[in-house]
Amino acid sequence: MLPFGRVAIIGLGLIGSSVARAVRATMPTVRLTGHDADPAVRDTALRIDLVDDVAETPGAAVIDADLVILCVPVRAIAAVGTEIAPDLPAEAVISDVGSCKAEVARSLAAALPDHAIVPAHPVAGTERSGPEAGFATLFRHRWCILTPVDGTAEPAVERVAEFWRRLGATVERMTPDHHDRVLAITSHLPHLIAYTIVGTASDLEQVTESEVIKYSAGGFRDFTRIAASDPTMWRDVFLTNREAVLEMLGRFSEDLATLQRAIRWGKGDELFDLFTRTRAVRRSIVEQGQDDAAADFGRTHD
Ligand SMILES: NC(=O)C1=CN([C@@H]2O[C@H](COP(=O)(O)OP(=O)(O)OC[C@H]3O[C@@H](n4cnc5c(N)ncnc54)[C@H](O)[C@@H]3O)[C@@H](O)[C@H]2O)C=CC1
Ligand SMILES: O=C(O)C(=O)Cc1ccc(O)cc1
Repeated sequence: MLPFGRVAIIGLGLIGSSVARAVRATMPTVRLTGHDADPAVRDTALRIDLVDDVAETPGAAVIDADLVILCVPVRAIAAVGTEIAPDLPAEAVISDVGSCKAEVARSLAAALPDHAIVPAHPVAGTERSGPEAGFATLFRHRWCILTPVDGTAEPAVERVAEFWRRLGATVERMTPDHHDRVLAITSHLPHLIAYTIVGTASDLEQVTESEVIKYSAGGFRDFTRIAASDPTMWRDVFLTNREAVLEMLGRFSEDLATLQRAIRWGKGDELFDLFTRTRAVRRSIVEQGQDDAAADFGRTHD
């Protein structure tokens, strides 16, 4: 049996539109409604036939939903919760896809105290945004982390888990705080580093007159992809997951200073030992089939 029959998606960008496409592909009988605050996005959603109904207001989108998924930037999630509250059916389950969870879960629970809330984070995405950037296989062979708080009705959690499994994801559960510390180091800090290095190189460009672009090698190009990620989304992630990001940034800065000293004092052994350890990390990821190439292969070839 399908976990949900009437799904409302608020926010029809990369992730919202990917959820819509994946639902259409894997659960075609589900009735899909959608809403986006941006009228141009609503027009695009209509033109590309993303959902069965594009609603003019968030309330109209959720009025007979049994699952509502909030796919908006994290600092907009609680406000949307407040907006939909008067129109939400009592038995509807509320979820989201935000990249950080503790603050979002707290504010969403405050906005909707009488509803089952099952926060989720599909750890899958790209640097692109908007309704036309989404694709149905985005979540296949990817993790989706659920962070329900103690006391959430277990059947609601299990239905959301089954929903994501049907979209192809592997579901894990974590506490919101643990999620935010893990993602701070594995996702948020790497984005911050990419934004920094591309910003520094772009400042240097005035000095070197475009040699930065001309000779950009593979490593720098990879950073530019990440640094092209949506500014609104990432501003919200850093301001919301502030504590965990600052903690990881502190550790990172210390380790960077250690490397700086090793280079200054010619400590080749220290550099060699670190680079050997990090190479082993990469090799173990590849062996577990979790590198992007392997996951992309899985998404396009099975
Ligand atoms: N981009 C990525 O790779 C991933 C993003 N996420 C999370 O997914 C969420 C959405 O991100 P994307 O889809 O990438 O962004 P996006 O920029 O592609 O789409 C967000 C959409 O939300 C709409 N929106 C903003 N405020 C709204 C409001 N108050 N009411 C209704 N619509 C509103 C925007 O108009 C936009 O169309 C974010 O919380 C992000 O942290 C999670 C996993 C991966
Ligand atoms: O594009 C990339 O490399 C990503 O890292 C995508 C991504 C961005 C944010 C998330 O919360 C999860 C995945």
